[in-house]
Amino acid sequence: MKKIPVLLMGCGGVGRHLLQHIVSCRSLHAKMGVHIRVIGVCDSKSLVAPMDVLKEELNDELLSEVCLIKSTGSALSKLGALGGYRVVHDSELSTETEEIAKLLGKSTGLAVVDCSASMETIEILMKAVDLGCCIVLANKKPVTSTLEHYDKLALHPRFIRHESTVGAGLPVIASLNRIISSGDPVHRIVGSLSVTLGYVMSELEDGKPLSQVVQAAKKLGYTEPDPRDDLGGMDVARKGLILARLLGKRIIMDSIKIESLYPEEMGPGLMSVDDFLHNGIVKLDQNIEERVKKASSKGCVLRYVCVIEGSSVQVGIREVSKDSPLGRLRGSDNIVEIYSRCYKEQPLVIQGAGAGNDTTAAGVLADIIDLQDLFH
Ligand SMILES: NC(=O)C1=CN([C@@H]2O[C@H](COP(=O)(O)OP(=O)(O)OC[C@H]3O[C@@H](n4cnc5c(N)ncnc54)[C@H](OP(=O)(O)O)[C@@H]3O)[C@@H](O)[C@H]2O)C=CC1
Ligand SMILES: N[C@@H](CC=O)C(=O)O
Repeated sequence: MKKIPVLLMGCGGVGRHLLQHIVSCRSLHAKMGVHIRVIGVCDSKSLVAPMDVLKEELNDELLSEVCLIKSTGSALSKLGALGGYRVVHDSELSTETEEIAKLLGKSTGLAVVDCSASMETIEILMKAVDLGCCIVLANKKPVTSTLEHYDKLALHPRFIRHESTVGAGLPVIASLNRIISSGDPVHRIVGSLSVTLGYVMSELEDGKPLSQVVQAAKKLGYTEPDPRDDLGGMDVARKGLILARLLGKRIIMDSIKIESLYPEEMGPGLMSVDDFLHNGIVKLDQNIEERVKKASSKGCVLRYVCVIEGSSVQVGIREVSKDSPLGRLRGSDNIVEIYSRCYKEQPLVIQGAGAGNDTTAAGVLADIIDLQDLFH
């Protein structure tokens, strides 16, 4: 049986679903001759690991307990007394993670899986790469950081998987990589890459207020932990940057033109998430309602679109025909159109659910399984 040791950073909606998928796929994976050995789970403050990461793993009972604890909003450190594991806190967290990566990285292989939404994991990921580990990301921040960070993470392309960073479970990156490696030059990518904004725009068409629709999107698990990451266009810009960098474009976030749906005075430094959701966003209802009506009078709908062409990436609201593929998009679907030499007149189109904890975690799991040939 091929064993894939996994260290999971981040145990929120996506991380918990990942652990649940790992447990529920045990017999499927056994038939495939693979076993995922979870040797560590971290939240923002603690790491839970077996006493001996070389020989032991966190068993399925403990993983279910971890999911239960985290779903109530408690810290990992509140884990009950099932025994057979240790909990490491705060200042020791990164040292211990590095130790684990040293022990397992080059000897048996280790997949360090980032399901956090944090910038702080970048440092650990950099070290993990140096120590021969594989990296799997749902977190977009490490691959949209500086070019220096990106170059290091992407140094061994077979050792990094981040399909879920764009389109969750959709095979956007896999498809793009196949086109790139066949030497087919990609000229243009156009897409609706945000489930939150896709959902918001299609619900606005039905006359619902922005404030109500954003609350619903948050409850459905579509938004980032801070929905302003979605509404400000930053989440789409990150996805655009990831795709552009895959195409070999040496660009940074600052060079992307981003249209925000909220004004600067409602930004994260000036308003808490709760205040924004309960008091700030209602002030935006009227303006967007007027834009929707104006577009409708021309037979159009509003869509938040990402366009990658030449060395430019632009993200913002566009009026598109109701009858176009973008205009027909509903609910939680993303759509990505890739134009290349082979897909010149008719683009390659990838469409389907582009977010949600279940789908995103499924994408992460498929990435982990895809690493199996790199492990003993
Ligand atoms: N939901 C979706 O549809 C999609 C999500 N993604 C990405 O998946 C990631 C996870 O999203 P989601 O699960 O919704 O986020 P959550 O906010 O629900 O969970 C984030 C988790 O990360 C933990 N965390 C924070 N900082 C650190 C750190 N430094 N080290 C380790 N763990 C840390 C948090 O700990 P604590 O519990 O202590 O706060 C929490 O457990 C995000 O980057 C998101 O962009 C990508 C595609 C789709
Ligand atoms: N918040 C994101 C989730 C996936 O990346 C979105 O709305 O698309």
